[in-house]
Amino acid sequence: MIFPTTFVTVNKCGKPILKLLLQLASQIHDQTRDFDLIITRLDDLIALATEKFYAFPFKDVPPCWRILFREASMLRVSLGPLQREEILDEIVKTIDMALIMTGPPPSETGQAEVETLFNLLQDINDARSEFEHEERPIKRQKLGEDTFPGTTSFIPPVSRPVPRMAAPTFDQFEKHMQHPKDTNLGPEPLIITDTLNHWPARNERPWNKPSYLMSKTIGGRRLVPVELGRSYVDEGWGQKIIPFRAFIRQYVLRERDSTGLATGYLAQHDLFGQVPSLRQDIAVPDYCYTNPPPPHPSSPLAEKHSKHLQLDEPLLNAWFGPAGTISPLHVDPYHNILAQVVGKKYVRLYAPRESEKLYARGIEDGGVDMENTSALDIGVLARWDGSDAERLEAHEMFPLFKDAQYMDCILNEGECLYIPLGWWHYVRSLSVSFSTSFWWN
Ligand SMILES: O=C(O)CCC(=O)C(=O)O
Ligand SMILES: [Fe+2]
Repeated sequence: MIFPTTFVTVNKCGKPILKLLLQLASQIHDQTRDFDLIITRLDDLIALATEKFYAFPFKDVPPCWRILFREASMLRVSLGPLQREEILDEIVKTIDMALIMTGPPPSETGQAEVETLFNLLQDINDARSEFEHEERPIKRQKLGEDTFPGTTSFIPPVSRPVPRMAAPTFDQFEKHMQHPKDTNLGPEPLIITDTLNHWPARNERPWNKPSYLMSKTIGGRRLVPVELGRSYVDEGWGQKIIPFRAFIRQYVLRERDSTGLATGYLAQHDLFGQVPSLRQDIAVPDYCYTNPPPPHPSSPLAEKHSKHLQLDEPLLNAWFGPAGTISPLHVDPYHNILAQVVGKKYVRLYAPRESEKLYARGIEDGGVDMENTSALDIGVLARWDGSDAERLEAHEMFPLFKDAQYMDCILNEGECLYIPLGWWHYVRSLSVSFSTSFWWN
């Protein structure tokens, strides 16, 4: 079904395009339709919309082309017989591409339709796996028992540890935020232990098993956006959208044929909006419903934050990747509970009042706003990465950095880190790692 708001938007692509879309939509249920011709025409529309994704920076792609892409893709999948393997691949790919490029359908009915369709595809996949299970029991059993390798990479020393507290109550946590030790500093970071023990993701729905994650993503067919390269500020950094199965095999498990591949990181992605069954494996910590104090005045994002970006509900993101992923030093306009579900990470944190010494990037070539990201490479400055020459050069370029005070920690599996709004953070995974962040304000 096509909604009236869709007409209005798609009309901006041009009347003939809207007319063609409506014609195709009406022919779908017509028994005498020319199946191949409808498919060809829908593919034409999808190709036309796809061109626009390359013609503009992603955020500037006009809504009419995004909506055209989504509607044509949805019609395209509603035509397919769902039983054949390659068709299953193709359908999942088409809808996921539309979801990732254009966001979830705007109406609740639209969202419910997409969810029903994915549930159906999941059932078809599960029925097939059952059959394969009878055919090839050994292989399946082996996969089911595997967990991600526990190997860790180099572990940076911790010099100014973030304090730990075991499962504080809501009131204790609110007190930590509202009444900091140093009132000039505002709330400080805190590691919260023992609150994730009952999450299904750490028990009967284990995120540390590749086979479990595959089973929830239609056999690993669901598409995910992956950041490629050491860190998003490095040259040659890029992004691609690939099936979850390929991401796990090539970038997380680094199975054969993966040598030479860059580090891949499924970073800051609303995986739980996209795959609701994974959302059921976790819970928003109660701490995200406490009332935070107003932002610290020296926070670069304080002003921005107080005017815009008010959230009604916590914002969830998935961060999943191998050892060695790096999120460069940056600051977010939210308070954050970063929950470590699988593996461990090193995190270094700088208070808002250190901002002057951290060299925010500002607006870069091409108008990209990098105000929330530091020009510093903590790995190089701390001697963990790069050469001595690079480190000396960095210290020369950023002379104030040596006086910046920080806190740091190893965030272990099952722990949460509270990152107060305005605190700069650098995050480095030390093993295969799956974290979820909960941003709120
Ligand atoms: O875990 C990471 O790599 C970065 C997490 C982060 O920056 C955040 O949750 O705001
Ligand atoms: Fe962040």
